[in-house]
Amino acid sequence: MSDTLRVALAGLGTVGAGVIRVLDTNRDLITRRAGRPIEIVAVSARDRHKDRGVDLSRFEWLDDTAGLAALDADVVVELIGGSDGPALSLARTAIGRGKGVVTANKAMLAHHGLELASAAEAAGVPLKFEAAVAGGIPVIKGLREGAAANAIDRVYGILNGTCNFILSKMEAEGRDFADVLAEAQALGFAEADPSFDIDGIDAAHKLSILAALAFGSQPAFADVACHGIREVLAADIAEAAALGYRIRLVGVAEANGGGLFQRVHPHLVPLHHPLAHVAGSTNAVVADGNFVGRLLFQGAGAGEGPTASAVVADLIDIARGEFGPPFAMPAAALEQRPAADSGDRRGRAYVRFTVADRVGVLAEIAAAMRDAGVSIESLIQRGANPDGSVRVVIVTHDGPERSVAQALERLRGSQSLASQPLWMHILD
Ligand SMILES: NC(=O)C1=CN([C@@H]2O[C@H](COP(=O)(O)OP(=O)(O)OC[C@H]3O[C@@H](n4cnc5c(N)ncnc54)[C@H](O)[C@@H]3O)[C@@H](O)[C@H]2O)C=CC1
Ligand SMILES: N[C@@H](CC=O)C(=O)O
Ligand code: NA
Repeated sequence: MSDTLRVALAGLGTVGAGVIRVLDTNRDLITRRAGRPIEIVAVSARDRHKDRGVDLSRFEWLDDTAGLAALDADVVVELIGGSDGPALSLARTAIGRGKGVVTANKAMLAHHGLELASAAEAAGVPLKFEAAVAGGIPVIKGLREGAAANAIDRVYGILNGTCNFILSKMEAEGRDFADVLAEAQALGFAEADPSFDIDGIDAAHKLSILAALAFGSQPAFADVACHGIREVLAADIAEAAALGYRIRLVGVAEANGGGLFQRVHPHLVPLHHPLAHVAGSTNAVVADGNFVGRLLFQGAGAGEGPTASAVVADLIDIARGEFGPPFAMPAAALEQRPAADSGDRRGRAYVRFTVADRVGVLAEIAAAMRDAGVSIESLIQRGANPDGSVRVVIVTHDGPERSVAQALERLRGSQSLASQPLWMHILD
């Protein structure tokens, strides 16, 4: 082990610049904890001349990010983003050349985590990604190390800071979706393409990584059923509040027999549940272990400082020589599990319809529910919207999800519906 851990850094945006600031600010403490200095030796990004508020003159600059893998460095830190392209080729090449990789790139890990983990294990180098899930919260470490003795049957939580920021601002200030999204982007939470956040894809990337760690399964992003928050209206937030709930985008992964159920969806969270009180860009993850019981990890899920803190924590582990199989067990031991059918799950549901204000509409909805065997707990009809349509909210009793799906399928295309119904699950 050389005296200094030499780091090549790709990407100098929110997180990359943050890593330089963390290493500069806490240099002495980090050196003592790591047992040796951690030094950035070279950096690369798109724009050499952009002011990032950090002094880059002390580092070698490479215009071509790919060149970082060829330098005399121990670790490449990939903070470019994107599931494929330059991020993936840099990670592959760095591992191929015997260098460790630290990344915050959940998209790359969700799509290529198995391949990269296998390659890193074969090369005997670290692949670490604490920043990729729930930013600064040590949830990867928590599941991979702290909970390693436990069988986990469910892991779930709030995994996207941008969506949580938007939902909690809409809730507190009654503001519009688009207005709040712009604020989240300005704060550096949002992905380069914010549709990854608001359509639930970013949370799905993270959920697939958590599921792999929790269940010893291969990351299976394609099996995550994913629905974001675009259709959630301020009116739904108010309706949920009146019923005693808050709306949160929740990712849930559950072992189901030999299969694995994974879903990201807006949920109604009861006020007594800790997730209902997670506001702003905060994330929270709950894992149920068979010996440790319920674990709750909560903290800043996005933004410069928290995310950079997680990247540097990985570097400190590497400097100490502490690393093992990236997904907690050898990649070859990770099981390939079939996706479990959501229709087999039970639960309560909130379904909001926007309907034409005319005779027989309520009867049509109620008949579709009755015929599919859905038991209705409450039905609320609100007065006419400015366009003359009416909002109808149904809360169901506990029952199979298949039945709600059948009722909505039966109503599909009905002239009575002014738009697609919004179905949200109620977290138990
Ligand atoms: N911003 C956040 O709160 C969090 C971000 N992440 C992840 O961290 C990674 C970086 O995110 P941010 O710093 O927010 O992104 P950013 O957009 O602020 O910065 C990206 C950096 O990569 C550089 N870059 C992009 N494409 C490049 C290319 N083809 N060649 C060379 N350089 C290139 C850009 O010049 C920029 O310096 C992403 O994978 C993101 O998903 C993870 C957790 C939280
Ligand atoms: N865009 C992400 C950033 C962190 O992973 C989010 O909003 O959570
Ligand atoms: Na984390």
